[in-house]
Amino acid sequence: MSVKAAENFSRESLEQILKRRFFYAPSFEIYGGVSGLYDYGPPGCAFQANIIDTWRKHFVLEEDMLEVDCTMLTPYEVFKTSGHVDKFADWMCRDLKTGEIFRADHLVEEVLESRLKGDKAARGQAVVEEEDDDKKKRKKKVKEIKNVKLDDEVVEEYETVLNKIDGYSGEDLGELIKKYNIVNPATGGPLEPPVQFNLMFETAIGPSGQLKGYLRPETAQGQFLNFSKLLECNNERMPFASASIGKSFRNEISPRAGLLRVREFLMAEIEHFVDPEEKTHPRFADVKDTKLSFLPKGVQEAGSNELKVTTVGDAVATGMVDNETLGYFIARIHAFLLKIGVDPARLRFRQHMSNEMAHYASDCWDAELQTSYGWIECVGCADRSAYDLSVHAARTNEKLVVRKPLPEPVTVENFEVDLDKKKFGPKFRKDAGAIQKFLLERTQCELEDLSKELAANNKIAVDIKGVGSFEVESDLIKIAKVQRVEHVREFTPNVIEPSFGIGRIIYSIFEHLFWSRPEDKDRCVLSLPPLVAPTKVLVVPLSNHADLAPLVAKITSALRKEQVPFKVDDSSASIGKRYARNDELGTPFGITIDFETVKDGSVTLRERDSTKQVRGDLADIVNAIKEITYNGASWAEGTSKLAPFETAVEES
Ligand SMILES: Nc1ncnc2c1ncn2[C@@H]1O[C@H](COP(=O)(O)OP(=O)(O)OP(=O)(O)O)[C@@H](O)[C@H]1O
Repeated sequence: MSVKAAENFSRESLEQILKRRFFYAPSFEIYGGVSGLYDYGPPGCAFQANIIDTWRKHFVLEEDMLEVDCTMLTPYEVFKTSGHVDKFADWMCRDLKTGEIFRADHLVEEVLESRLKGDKAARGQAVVEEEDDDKKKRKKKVKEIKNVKLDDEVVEEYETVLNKIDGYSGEDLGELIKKYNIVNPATGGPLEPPVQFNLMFETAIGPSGQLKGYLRPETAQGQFLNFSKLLECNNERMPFASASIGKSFRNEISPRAGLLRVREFLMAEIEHFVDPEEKTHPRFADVKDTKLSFLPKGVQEAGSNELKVTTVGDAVATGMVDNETLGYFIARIHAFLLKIGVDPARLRFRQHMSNEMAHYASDCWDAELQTSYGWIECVGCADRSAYDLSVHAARTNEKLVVRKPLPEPVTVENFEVDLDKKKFGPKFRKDAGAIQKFLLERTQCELEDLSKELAANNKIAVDIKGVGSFEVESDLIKIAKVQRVEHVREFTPNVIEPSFGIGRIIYSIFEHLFWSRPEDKDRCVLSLPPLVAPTKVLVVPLSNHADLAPLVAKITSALRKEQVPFKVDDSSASIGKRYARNDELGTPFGITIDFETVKDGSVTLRERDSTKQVRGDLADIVNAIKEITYNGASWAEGTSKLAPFETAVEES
């Protein structure tokens, strides 16, 4: 299908159509709406369901993943352990006078971008100013946007800051705000230094209010907590992946840009559990020649955004991408995004910079899609190492490990602790359990030190935070090196996590596939791929003549039988108008019923993008639709046995 998007793209007309056709709309609109909350209407719902269906087939089915559906309500302890309670936060700054709150990195970004635009205008260069509803409202009040020419060095400095914007800490942002004299853009008033704001929605579970909980901000934790059961489902075999699709919640400081930053959204996440010593992937050879656009961290840290176009094989071989499994998923994400309509020229994989990446992660790449709002992270793909399973195991004392038989038994020598438990109880009473636990959890290095201390003093000193200080004498404890023959290796798997935000992908696809016909700019088309288009066929009787009605029933029953989603438009509007309405809805095919149909049962099939038509028997037409929609045939392949049809019916 030909796509003429981008060149003459107008966000305003796209947004109008998405609203008019009810792809999605603000929730609680008649109550005034709530920022960052959206409802999907019928075409939006069907589009989302088709994307999810494709995701399941592309990942869960193709890779034998184990899908789980875990609760959104999560107790405090889980997110305390995962680090979300302490660290899942963004930086915000407040205007004390007006009470307005800004997300610090977004504010710096917006102000510097607007100054750069002002500079361009002052230099007489063209500036593209897209208008969305949010922006129009804000712009009325904003004093910041002035056409002021900047020094060349300042322009360069601003561009460097913008390229590194995702990597700044709160302190860095505070300094940038001071350095560039950034104030409340609407009032010119000063701002407080940035402070952290936790993005999780807090709640209480149960009537007592005692059990504190959160609405999950990602689906991942449920998958980690069920690790042992999933490993058992997989017959204890590694590697394997779990997957989950469900709503997540984030109390974003400033929701904006429609579906791109919302407070409740659908995520599809994969946790691929892998042996840390074996991050190769058995199917890497299938994807190694895929050419992708990479934006490596070194390039960004040098203040540039120049892409490196190379194969996934090369990216892994040179160490740019940390390992084969991560490379494999990057290529599979790419294939999935293309399948559902993403424009490959507007997709890049951006590596997290060192100061942006979580401390435990060993590598992280975001699939970013270019939109009129800039490059947007739509899929994160991180190697999270053994972090999640390790912290949950430590907190719960559950062993979240894999036991792998060794090809040859090996002899290992380790320090071991031998406690005389009968004497421990009477000696330490209520503290006995805590002291035993403390001693049994020591690392090999710590045990070596303790064995030396025991040999020298005939006792060891034990300090346990929150419990007390104790002395354990040598009649209660022995620490010595012991040799054992091991037949299995026990390890905590590493996790590679591709994490998809479905709403962001949906909106970006709309932008990538929206265009207007050159002969009439008001005739807009959404070139959604047939596989994911909400409705596949529009059935259009040429007129309301009574002879055509039974044929509509016959055709719709044939489509229903074949489970091809369709809509009938038997309104009195012209054929051209009816097709135009459905071009906006992204419906790829139209079946026209005319008076020839009454005579010989033949119908015409119209293709949305080219408006080409073919004619044939109903059964052949339905077959062509199915081949193109579900089996990946092109229009030419799918309709090769049908006769081309020159229509006298006006398109416009
Ligand atoms: N507020 C949001 N609205 C819509 N989608 C979101 C939102 N936050 C995250 N996502 C989606 O979930 C995916 C995985 O979440 P992740 O935690 O990696 O995002 P993030 O790095 O916090 O995103 P950002 O930096 O843009 O806030 C993202 O790639 C994105 O598609």
